[in-house]
Amino acid sequence: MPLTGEYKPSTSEWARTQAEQYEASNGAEANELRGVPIIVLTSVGAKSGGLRKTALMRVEHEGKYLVVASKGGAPEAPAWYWNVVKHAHVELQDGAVTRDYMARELSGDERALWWERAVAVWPDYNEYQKKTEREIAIFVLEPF
Ligand SMILES: C[C@H](OP(=O)(O)OC[C@@H](O)[C@@H](O)[C@@H](O)Cn1c2nc(=O)[nH]c(=O)c-2cc2ccc(O)cc21)C(=O)N[C@@H](CCC(=O)N[C@@H](CCC(=O)O)C(=O)O)C(=O)O
Repeated sequence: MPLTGEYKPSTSEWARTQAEQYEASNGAEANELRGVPIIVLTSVGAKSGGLRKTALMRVEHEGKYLVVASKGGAPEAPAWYWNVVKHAHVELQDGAVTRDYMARELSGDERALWWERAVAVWPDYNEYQKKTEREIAIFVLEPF
């Protein structure tokens, strides 16, 4: 059941452009960051209720995805983090395929396992974690 609602573009020009170009090209363009594949997450705004589209690194394992609320190691979590906390039903576009997922925030051993998978794709996540006091939140997205 696809998400419904009004699309609300990001205020970040860089991120908005990448998400919109990726979506418009069915994942054929704007689909990498420094040669590493990305995906686009659609979440429901925690305050606005609008649809937010966010480009994120592609971390996938056996049909499940991981999204990492790193925001480059900024002190505060990205806004989309609060969306996913409030509305676990998200959509993820990987290339030309968009599917529904339920997001679940990870902790403990499961978090450690998935964190390693994320760092294997994008080693900078370790650098981001060193830059901030907050433990960078990660969610596993499971198809339903
Ligand atoms: C710029 C800001 O975006 P943000 O949700 O804070 O997310 C910041 C970044 O994570 C986001 O720009 C990512 O796309 C950056 N980014 C990555 N960010 C990551 O955190 N992790 C990644 O792996 C990642 C990879 C990546 C790859 C390519 C690329 O182009 C960008 C990448 C934004 O859009 N703010 C909106 C509000 C967004 C929002 O969702 N608001 C909610 C309220 C949220 C709340 O309750 O606070 C609502 O609509 O109700 C605004 O200012 O209007």
